[in-house]
Order: sequence, then C-alpha cells, then structure tokens
Amino acid sequence: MATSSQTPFGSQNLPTINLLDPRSIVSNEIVEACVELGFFKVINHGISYEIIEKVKKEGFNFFGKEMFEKSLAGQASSTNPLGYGYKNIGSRGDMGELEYLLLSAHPSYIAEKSITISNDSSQFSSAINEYIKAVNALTCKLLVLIAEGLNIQDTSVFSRLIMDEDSDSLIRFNYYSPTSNNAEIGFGEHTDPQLLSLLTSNDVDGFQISVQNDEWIPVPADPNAFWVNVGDMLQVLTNGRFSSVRHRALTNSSKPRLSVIYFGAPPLLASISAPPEMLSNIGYSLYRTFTWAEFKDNFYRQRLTEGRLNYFKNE
Ligand SMILES: C=C1C[C@]23C[C@@]1(O)CC[C@H]2[C@@]12CC[C@H](O)[C@@](C)(C(=O)O1)[C@H]2[C@@H]3C(=O)O
Ligand SMILES: O=C(O)CCC(=O)C(=O)O
Ligand SMILES: [Fe+2]
Repeated sequence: MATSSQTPFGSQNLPTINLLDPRSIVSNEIVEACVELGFFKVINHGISYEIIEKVKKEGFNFFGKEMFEKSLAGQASSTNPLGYGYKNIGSRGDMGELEYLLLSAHPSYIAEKSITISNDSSQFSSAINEYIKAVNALTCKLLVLIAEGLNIQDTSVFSRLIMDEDSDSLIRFNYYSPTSNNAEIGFGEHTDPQLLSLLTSNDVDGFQISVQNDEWIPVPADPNAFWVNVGDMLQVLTNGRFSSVRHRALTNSSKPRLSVIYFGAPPLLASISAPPEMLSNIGYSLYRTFTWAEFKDNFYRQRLTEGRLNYFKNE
C-alpha cells in the first residue's frame, strides 16, 4: 500500500481487507490501513447477509413508525444518551439531520428494551442480539489481528476489553431522511471514542472520512461489507501509532439512508494504558492511565467535534 503522501486516498482506493487472505498478510494490511487512515473496509467477513439484512429491516420498521411510538423507546437526553433521538446529538447542543436509536449492546438490555421498540419484541430482540454477537466476534477477531500485526506478545490485549461481559459497547441505528435538493450534514464531524466501530448501511452513500489535508473522502456504500473506524481508545492503546479517524455523514437528496454501527468499548472500570511493546517508539506513554468511565464522563461534557484526547495527554 502506498503512503498517503505519494498516492492520496480517494473513494476508489480505500484500503480493503479480505479476511480470506493469508493471516499474516491480513494483519499487516490492517495495521498499515490503521496507521495511514485509521479506516478500512472488511470483505469476506463471515457474517451472513441474512443476519445483516434482518437487523436493517428492524431498523427500517422502527423509523417508519409514528413519532409518539418511537418516543416510547425512551428519549435520548442529557442525562441518558440511550433511546430514540431526533436531530439532537449528545448533551451540548449538537444538531444533525437525522433520527437515531442508541442502545447498549448487552443482550439482557436489548431483550428488555425491545418491548418498547417493536410490536414483535422477541423478533427484534433475537435479530439484534444475533447481530451483536456476530459483530462482537468480528471486532474481537480484528483486534487480535491488529495485535499480531503490531507484534504484541499478548495478542488478546485489545480484544479482551470488548469480550468482557461488562463491556460498555453500543449499537446505534441512524436514519437520514432525504433532504430534497442538497446533501446536508446528517451527523457532524467527529471521532468515535471507543476502540473500533463497525458500520454497515443500506445501499445509499453519505458517509465520509477526513484525511490529513482536511479533504473529505466520500465512502461508497457497500451493504455487503463493514467499514471500520479506529476510535480514540485504540489511539491511546497503540500510543499514537494509530489515529482515530474523523468522519461525518451527509444526507442524500433522494433516498433515505440507514446505518447500523457497533461501537466496541471497554468496561467502565477498565484501566486504559498502552501495552509495553507500544512504548518503544518514543520511550514513554503519550497518555496517562485512565478508566473508560473517566474518559466517558469527560467526552459527554464536550461538543461532538472536539478532540477528546488532549486532556489525557502526559505533560
Ligand atoms: C456530542 C456527543 C455525542 C456523543 C457524545 C458526545 O458528547 C461526544 C461523542 C459522541 C459520540 C460519537 C460516537 C457515537 O455515535 C456516540 C454514541 C459516542 O459514544 O460518542 C456519540 C455520543 C452520543 O451520541 O451520545
Ligand atoms: O451514520 C453514519 O453513517 C455515521 C454516524 C456516526 O459516525 C456515528 O453514529 O458515530
Ligand atoms: Fe461516528
């Protein structure tokens, strides 16, 4: 893969990882993509089309309901970000042209919450939990491959955080109605705070990533693939070798867009610090040790677009 200064990445040459390729090639390619862009596409990922389509169907069913019914899922608010949201993102006045449903990825939470989301709650709950189980396993697999590609001895050092049954992972459905003439900002520029985010969508474009020179690269929709974002936590855990990718979503002028994103997060009390192998590049840790709870508490006080890691840097 050429470096971004030689061949700038564009929509047509975004890094694509084929999970059926030999393991050592895959792990090196993923690390290269994470160093250069903090972003890649995964194909032949092993999650069935049926599992993915079922979850999208549940998403479309939900957003097709009347407003009062959607609100029964609980309104996302400044005190509790989970539930149904319309235009308001987070608690600091960020707005976007979207509706969303933000849920914890715990199976028991999904089972309980599904009663307020769907008329067929057991169908909703089994579709979402089946999907969560599959994307969690894929996220863990990618994190092990990353550790291998970085020559870290303990290859489950990152994946353990996501596998833990207390992990604070989330699933989010975003629904962007068409905005008549122009594309508008559906979800404003930001990085994801977690380790890795796995995004799938229907066949409608709108997702974009930002590269070093502040140029936006449109990411073509591919309903058969997952797009993977490096999040802030993986930046910290790799001691800055990877950077979390800035991204945003625009509305489409003619078609509705549905995205489903799994955010792989550590447990609240997990202590976040880079493994020893990651300190050799500069000889010290760029960030002080903190818990995910501390980081989360901090970012929920901030605006969407703010850089969240400055506060955690070592002097
Ligand atoms: C404005 C905000 C919304 C957000 C929490 C935050 O304070 C800053 C990060 C935002 C983000 C981006 C990725 C995910 O969509 C999200 C759920 C997350 O963990 O961090 C959102 C938060 C949110 O919408 O609640
Ligand atoms: O909906 C999308 O395509 C991206 C949204 C996003 O970045 C997020 O929910 O964090
Ligand atoms: Fe995001």
